[in-house]
Amino acid sequence: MSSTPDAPPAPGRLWSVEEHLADVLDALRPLDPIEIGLLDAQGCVLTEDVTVPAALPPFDNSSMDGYAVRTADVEGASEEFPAVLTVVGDIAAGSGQRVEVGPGQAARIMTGAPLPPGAQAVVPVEWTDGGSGRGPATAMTARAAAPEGGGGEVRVHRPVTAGAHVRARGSDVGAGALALAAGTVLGPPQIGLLAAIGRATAVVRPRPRVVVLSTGSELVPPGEELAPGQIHDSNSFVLTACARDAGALAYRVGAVDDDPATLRATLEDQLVRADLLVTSGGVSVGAYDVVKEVLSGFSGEEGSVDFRRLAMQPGKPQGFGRLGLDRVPLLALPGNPVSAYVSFELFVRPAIRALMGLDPLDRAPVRAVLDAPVASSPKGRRQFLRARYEDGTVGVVGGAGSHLVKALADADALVVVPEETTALPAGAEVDVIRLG
Ligand SMILES: Nc1nc2c(c(=O)[nH]1)N[C@H]1C(S)=C(S)[C@@H](COP(=O)(O)OP(=O)(O)OC[C@H]3O[C@@H](n4cnc5c(N)ncnc54)[C@H](O)[C@@H]3O)O[C@H]1N2
Ligand code: MOO
Repeated sequence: MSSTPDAPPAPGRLWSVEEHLADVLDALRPLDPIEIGLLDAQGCVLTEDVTVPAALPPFDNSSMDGYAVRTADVEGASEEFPAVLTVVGDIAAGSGQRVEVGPGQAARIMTGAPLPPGAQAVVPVEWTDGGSGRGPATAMTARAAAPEGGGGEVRVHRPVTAGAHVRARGSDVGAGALALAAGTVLGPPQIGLLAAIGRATAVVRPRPRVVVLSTGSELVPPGEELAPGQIHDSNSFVLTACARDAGALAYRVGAVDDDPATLRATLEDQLVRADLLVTSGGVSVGAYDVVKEVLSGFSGEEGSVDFRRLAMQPGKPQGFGRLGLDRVPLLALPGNPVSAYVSFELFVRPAIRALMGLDPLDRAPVRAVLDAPVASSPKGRRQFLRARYEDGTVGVVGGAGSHLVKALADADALVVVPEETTALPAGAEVDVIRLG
């Protein structure tokens, strides 16, 4: 998937996979940025530089449950000769109340609580008697069970140096520093950082709204009984799931009958909520292939869609164009279930990523060794065989038929058989596209 064609293929000639993909991507621009809530921004590209408004952490705080002390008071302390300090209070995380630690004093302090004035370090509770007078403690007693724990005396069994068990203000990141640069993809840690610095929203390229509609009068939604000649609509489900997986906000429209007026009306209805339309079925040469029939007739303000044949199997018949005044891109995929799926992965996934401002091609093929021969592959068409990949070896599952949804569900990869290759021996090295 590397070369970019200068001009579309001559009429009648098969388009290569690269030519079709380049035609689609050339027509797409990333969506305009919007400001959205952090969790809605997950997986999106940030379009602003975000700076840190206030230091993180915002104050010196304890990294351990223990006692805030003055280092001079615990110098030389040991279990045999503990430093005995007067406990002047409790400091819980979140408490704004500040006790001051004077000479000979300690404050019981919890992880995350602000270091009190006067103290220079924290002694973990395990290095003290926890105020019990009975040797090393393993934990503090819960405040509810022993409210007196914030008073009395504590025996400290080890010395600490200044700053021990203290997380200094700004030690994570300083005020004014760059938190995240424009162009960053917001994964969970980046969303966490934005929240930590107090940002509730981010300016990002939004997820494209992708409307998926399948076509075919034979289609019945899953859950309903089949009459003779009918089948369940699986494409609208797999394509909607694929669109979500690629990062889109996907809307599944139920199957549309093979009726030109219905299809036209449905497309017009759906245009208003779509950044990208995906259809399945109705693009080959049959008498009821209404997607091709209706969309081939579009012109002027309606937009236009070009139908072409690709040098690939499955996925030969494809349509691409733009609809309506807003020129919403539309990819018309073939109806055979495997063809629709493979076409999505090769063309629609990159299109969604391009609209999000992401690198369109995130799945560079890996090289793998075939575990068994491929007996035949159509000359002049790049074949994508369903397969399972493990540790550099790949095995084809099921046949080449583009109706084989069980084998597709068993697969986790596609073996790429080049256009001019008509058979491959076991042990041959092939390109593999890993799925999921
Ligand atoms: N004479 C020719 N016939 C066909 C050619 C050709 O070149 N000459 N190409 C074949 C190829 S390759 C493909 S791929 C298909 C594409 O056909 P369409 O895009 O027009 O798809 P349909 O005819 O609507 O459906 C094909 C097949 O898939 C089933 N289907 C459709 N939609 C769904 C769905 N949502 N869920 C499950 N299954 C679906 C449909 O029932 C058909 O069996 O054309 C070949 N024919
Ligand atoms: O090319 Mo069709 O997409 O083989 O089944």
